[in-house]
Amino acid sequence: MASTFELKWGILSCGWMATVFTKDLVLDPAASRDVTDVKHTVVAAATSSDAGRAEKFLSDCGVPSGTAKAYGSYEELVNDPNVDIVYVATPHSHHFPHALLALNAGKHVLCEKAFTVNAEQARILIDVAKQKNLFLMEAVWARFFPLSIEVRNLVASGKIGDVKRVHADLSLLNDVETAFSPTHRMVNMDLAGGALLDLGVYALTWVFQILYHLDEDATTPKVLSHVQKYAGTGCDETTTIICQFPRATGIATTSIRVGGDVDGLGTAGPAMRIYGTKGEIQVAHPAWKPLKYRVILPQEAGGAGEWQVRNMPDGGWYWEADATARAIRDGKIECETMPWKETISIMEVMDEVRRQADMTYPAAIESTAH
Ligand SMILES: NC(=O)C1=CN([C@@H]2O[C@H](COP(=O)(O)OP(=O)(O)OC[C@H]3O[C@@H](n4cnc5c(N)ncnc54)[C@H](OP(=O)(O)O)[C@@H]3O)[C@@H](O)[C@H]2O)C=CC1
Ligand SMILES: O=C1OC[C@@H](O)[C@H](O)[C@H]1O
Repeated sequence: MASTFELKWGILSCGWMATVFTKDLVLDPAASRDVTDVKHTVVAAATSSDAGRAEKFLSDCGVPSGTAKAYGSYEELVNDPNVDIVYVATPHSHHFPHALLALNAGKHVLCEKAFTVNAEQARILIDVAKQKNLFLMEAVWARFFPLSIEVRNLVASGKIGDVKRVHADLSLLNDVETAFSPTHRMVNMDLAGGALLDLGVYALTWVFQILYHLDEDATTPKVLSHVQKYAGTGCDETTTIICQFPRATGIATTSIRVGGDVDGLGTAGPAMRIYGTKGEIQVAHPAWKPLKYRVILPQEAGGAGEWQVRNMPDGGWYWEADATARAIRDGKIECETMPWKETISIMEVMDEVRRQADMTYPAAIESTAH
């Protein structure tokens, strides 16, 4: 029987996202998802300043007592010789310095979305990973779901003909003024807040994982965009992006003010629509974790298919963790499901949207000094 590859994780920061990701890491891969070739061990976690909070985090996440170190600084975490890979789960504004810290300490890195604040920061991280021969990936979990793979395969099979247009939305109904204090990471410009980097990146993911792959020598699409700003902080609130690829058009929309699924029942219809010359694929809201899709063909070719439901127990972040482990096991420093070129291209699109809207983040977080 083939051996199981073990990947030892260090968790950098102990907030909401770090918690749900770590809870997925401690699940038994065989029992939770029938995976036996890789497994994950959480060997350390750190908060920025309080080892006691890291200790509580480990316990809350179900990491067996005494099996992981708790640190009160990120420096200690990245220098722990037992850690193979560092998972970065701080706000977008801090991904660049924290991923760099881990790479410079010789650790592989899985870094939350949005990968960085701007494309130049992404290029620098990738250059460092290449120089040091270390794995580096943007943690876009939505790409790794079985549902996403099925949809990409259906498109590649020609089932809906040549794809000419993709419309993808991730919009969440909020009374922004009361939902988020001005310091909250969703709206705080010091933390690269706003719809674009937090939610828009998912809409762009659906556009890109279909349209960027229609051409072998894909480059960043031309962009036409419009941004409505949140008066409270100046971040983007409702943003529309038209991406012009050589043979197709992507329309990505996002909002933290209006909703794409207002009643939570799907009444609004699918959040993602992939339009081909022979049919359409619809994928249900939310773009970050859709649980069903269907194919619609003309009546004479079969009409509308049943919704294909792909429920995901627990979080579902384990799929990207498994892909990370397999890549590292196989000596790869880049994962083909979330290639560096595509991360940079999506960052370039978001840079261009901000340029067109005259929207910059504070210089301290746009910085590329390293
Ligand atoms: N893939 C997914 O499904 C999701 C991804 N995310 C991504 O995860 C990241 C973190 O999101 P989330 O967990 O909600 O964020 P939190 O607001 O919970 O913050 C995460 C951690 O970042 C550190 N932090 C918080 N505020 C600041 C600050 N002002 N300055 C410096 N560090 C700070 C803290 O680290 P410490 O504990 O060390 O003090 C905190 O625990 C974001 O990039 C987000 O886009 C978020 C939700 C879902
Ligand atoms: O990635 C995310 O998915 C869930 C959202 O609530 C969150 O804001 C975002 O960061």
